[in-house]
Amino acid sequence: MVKIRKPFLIANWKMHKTLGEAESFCRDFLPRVKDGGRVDIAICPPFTCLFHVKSFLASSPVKLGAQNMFWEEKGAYTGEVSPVMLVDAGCELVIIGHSERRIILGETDAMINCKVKAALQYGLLPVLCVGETLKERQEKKAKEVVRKQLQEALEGVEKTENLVIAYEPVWAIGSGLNASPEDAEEIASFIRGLLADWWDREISSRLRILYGGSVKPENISLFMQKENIDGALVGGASLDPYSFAEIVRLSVYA
Ligand SMILES: O=C[C@H](O)COP(=O)(O)O
Repeated sequence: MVKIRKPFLIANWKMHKTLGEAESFCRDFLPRVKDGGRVDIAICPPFTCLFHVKSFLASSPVKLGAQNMFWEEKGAYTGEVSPVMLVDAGCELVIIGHSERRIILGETDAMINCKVKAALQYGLLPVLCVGETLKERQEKKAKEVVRKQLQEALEGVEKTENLVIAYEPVWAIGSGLNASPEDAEEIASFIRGLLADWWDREISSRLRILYGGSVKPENISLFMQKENIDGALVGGASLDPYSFAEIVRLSVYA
């Protein structure tokens, strides 16, 4: 199958890696992904490693991303990091609305909406995460949940191609239990349909929709073979440079 959309593989390191560990990853990983022509790759380290990792990416096709941000430019927001600071550190993208932030840190759809708007305003590519819990899936509410999350996150957002959606069923994250490629494709196709209805079919057909949840070298090809899945947001398996490089390689040839 020939897809018009370029695969996008994003490493989300979550709260892992010191400066030394990040450096060691870059030294092992970057020589393995020199050809950036056929795939987009990004690494999202913790805030403390952003600037250091950027110094290794200078001559590589790999983009730098952050895992979160606040929506204001500056001010009395102790502990927060602004979009301007992320751009200053060399970021091109930012993960927004990850389920760990929604569930553990109480992030709401309204906050996520502010973050999506701020990312777009400051020239960062938002990687908007949506996905249902196990209970919601068992109650057959997955589509309803994803629709609500998307609708509220995109409230008042002008139609744009500068957006990536990551479908991450909560029960598949870090559990070793990935969604079946068929289930992931069903939701990815549903998301594309919603965006076609809300914005337009042309833009929707160009937006990249990623799958996330226990992606590893053993299963990436199965997801990439699906029509509406354009890449992956990878947690655990992105911590190892060889494993993430293999995921990148296999995503191109699926
Ligand atoms: O952001 C990444 C996702 O939460 C997936 O994490 P995981 O690959 O460890 O399941």
